[in-house]
Amino acid sequence: MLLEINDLVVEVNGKRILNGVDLYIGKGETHVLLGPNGAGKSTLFLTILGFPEYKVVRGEILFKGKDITNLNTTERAKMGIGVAFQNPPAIRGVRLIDLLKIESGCSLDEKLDPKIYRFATKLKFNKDFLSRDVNLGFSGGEMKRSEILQLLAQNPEFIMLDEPDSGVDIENVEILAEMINKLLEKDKKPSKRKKAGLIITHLGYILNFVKAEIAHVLLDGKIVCSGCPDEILEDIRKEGFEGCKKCYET
Ligand SMILES: Nc1ncnc2c1ncn2[C@@H]1O[C@H](COP(=O)(O)OP(=O)(O)OP(=O)(O)O)[C@@H](O)[C@H]1O
Repeated sequence: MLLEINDLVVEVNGKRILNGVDLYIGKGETHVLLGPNGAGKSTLFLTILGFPEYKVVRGEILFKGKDITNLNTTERAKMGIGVAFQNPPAIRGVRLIDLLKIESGCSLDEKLDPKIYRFATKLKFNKDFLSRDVNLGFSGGEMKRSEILQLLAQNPEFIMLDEPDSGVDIENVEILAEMINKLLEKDKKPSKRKKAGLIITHLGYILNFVKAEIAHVLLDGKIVCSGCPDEILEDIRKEGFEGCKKCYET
């Protein structure tokens, strides 16, 4: 198992947000996290990343068999956990190219790996763009592509994507999806893949391009249903999350 979460209870500012989450993700798997606004999806991501304001009051998170519940975010990132944020912050004074160098493990006076330049070109970024401050004045689509480029530079084993397709036009979704498939090693046979992913999506559009094996529905901080993404999405489209709630309660 690459990621194992047992009975995770999390509070933010004294408010309970996650209420006993169990989640198991093996190498080669891509999982989807569905749930209404405010269910706790981003909270789960930020807790897996180890953001200090997300207090684990019960349960544990294991990554590659090691208990990481008390590790800080840098240690977790070094172990191979990466994320593309829904709304990443602008970082004035830090150029994207320098962040990419750090994320790919080289020093600022070294040249950026030509492979990362090739990924940047694929994602429609030129050298001038890479010299801009991170996310400062980036369009919504540029921000999403920049997040994926940073993940390609970091090359993590476990990849979390928070709504990678929201606000992205069709042409750019296809480019993003191609790079996400690369990150998740979808070109390899499942048994040969070393990576895994967890994708938050509201409408499931990205799943037309990035195949996922399992979807989970998070309601009020608890996973209430897991199964085939297409089937679960179809039910949600028909009956909304109210349908999930009723199904769970009966
Ligand atoms: N730092 C914080 N301080 C206070 N409340 C917070 C904080 N972070 C999250 N919350 C609350 O936790 C709840 C879950 O938020 P979260 O962002 O995890 O939901 P979500 O499922 O990702 O929602 P969405 O689909 O709208 O992005 C919300 O009620 C939110 O206001």
